[in-house]
Amino acid sequence: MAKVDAAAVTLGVSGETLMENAGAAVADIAARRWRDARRVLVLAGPGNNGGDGFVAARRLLAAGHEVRVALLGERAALKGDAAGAAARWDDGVVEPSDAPFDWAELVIDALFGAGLSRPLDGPAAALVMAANASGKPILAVDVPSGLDGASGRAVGPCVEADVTVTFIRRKPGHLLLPGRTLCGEVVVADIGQPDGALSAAKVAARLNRPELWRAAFPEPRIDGHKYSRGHVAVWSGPLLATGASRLAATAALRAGAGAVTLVGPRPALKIHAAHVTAVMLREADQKAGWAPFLADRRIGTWLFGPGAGTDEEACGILDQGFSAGGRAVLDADVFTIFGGRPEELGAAIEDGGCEAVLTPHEGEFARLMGERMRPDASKLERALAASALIGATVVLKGPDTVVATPDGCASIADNAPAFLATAGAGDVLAGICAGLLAQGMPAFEAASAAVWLHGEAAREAGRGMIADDLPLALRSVLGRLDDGPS
Ligand SMILES: NC(=O)C1=CN([C@@H]2O[C@H](COP(=O)(O)OP(=O)(O)OC[C@H]3O[C@@H](n4cnc5c(N)ncnc54)[C@H](O)[C@@H]3O)[C@@H](O)[C@H]2O)[C@@H](O)CC1
Ligand SMILES: [K+]
Repeated sequence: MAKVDAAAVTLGVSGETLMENAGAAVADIAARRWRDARRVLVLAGPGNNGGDGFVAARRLLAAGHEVRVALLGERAALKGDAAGAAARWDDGVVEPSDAPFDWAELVIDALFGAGLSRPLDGPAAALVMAANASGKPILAVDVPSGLDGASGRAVGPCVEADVTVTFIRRKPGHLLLPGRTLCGEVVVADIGQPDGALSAAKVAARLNRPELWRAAFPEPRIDGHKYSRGHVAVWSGPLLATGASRLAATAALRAGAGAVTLVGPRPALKIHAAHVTAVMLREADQKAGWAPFLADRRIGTWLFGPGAGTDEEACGILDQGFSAGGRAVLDADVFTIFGGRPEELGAAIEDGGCEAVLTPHEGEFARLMGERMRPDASKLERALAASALIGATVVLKGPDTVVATPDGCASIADNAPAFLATAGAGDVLAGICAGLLAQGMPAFEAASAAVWLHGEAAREAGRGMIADDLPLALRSVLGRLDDGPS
């Protein structure tokens, strides 16, 4: 954002104007969201975030509110645009220790924004803790103070906001946990930045919404047939572990793959046969495994991992997948098989000429990556680093699922309900992803769409849902996708 701000200035919009617009947006949202709040306490910090606070204070006062400003640091020490904004605040300021929380009906947190450079301590930490303890509604400017907007981390004390007003675009920290829960509702305000200013910055990640991938979403063609809509082969778990692969296979079919086949040993197929109808079954020869089946040229996509096991036989089947090439979704037991050996997983994918999507949750990710990640790396950075290292699209699952590609594209999802964290849900996600890949959707778009659809299907199924409910719930989600803007 510093680059965008600098570009805006070069393009003729001054920092002062940007700050005035930022403060105005804060004042406007404060007045609209808390109509009955007459007494507003602004907590202003030593940088430009504090400058936004002074602008908001002046505007709220002019609109008839009673306003007090508690300033962290010396008024004379303010610099640049913040000094200018403070100079246009005609009233005095109070010491942080005298901040009148009891008096206030609304607290505006303008202590620290993008310039936070270390965990809060001393008077800043005390002020943040007092704000949280006050029980008063808090409107945060840009990010709740104490939150790192790039990572979503709060190492020290952090404001717990009800609403956060940020400028121009969301930052990763508004979406990644715990940041998302500390922000409350996030409102994005334009501050009059010129059009060209945004191109000064590299986009770190995009919010996972249909707009991101809708144009690449497969549309069934009237002259198509089931094989032109893609055929997914799913490796079945053994006799007593068939559920996971069956969930994945069913989900792949619901996601629109033309055909899905569960491949595995006969005893396991007998269990599947009692459950599935549209999903096909194919026995894997004890010696030849599923290699002959994958060699069938109509099978472009295979899925391995859910319930697969980690024994020698499972490893052999996985190797056969790599050798077959094509598009692969790798989940669950793959991350145990390649635990601590991500480079070897990358080599296997590359040697096979596969295009792979990996779908680990945090535990599986840690198992796979071993000690390779910087301990302070954000979830976004970790997913991107793993993706680049392995040469595959990585779906790092959780309430803030990140999809990352080796060339640096990323999406962050925020639509999964808490109750989606349930047994088997991950298998369904892997299946949806395979179903979309089989239809030719590019990996980043397919993975991002799968994550979003999965979250929406859970919302659709509602509380009390189990993984078995998700594939069916996809029907209405997909139906709505057809109605919405493309
Ligand atoms: N032109 C711009 O750059 C614009 C910036 N805007 C606002 O400016 C903010 C960024 O301003 P700044 O870059 O000045 O940064 P901040 O205002 O977030 O904070 C920087 C100040 O805090 C101090 N500081 C950092 N971490 C600290 C800690 N842990 N304990 C104590 N002091 C600490 C720094 O020494 C510096 O004085 C944005 O978040 C946004 O609110 C908006 O006004 C829009 C325009
Ligand atoms: K803030």
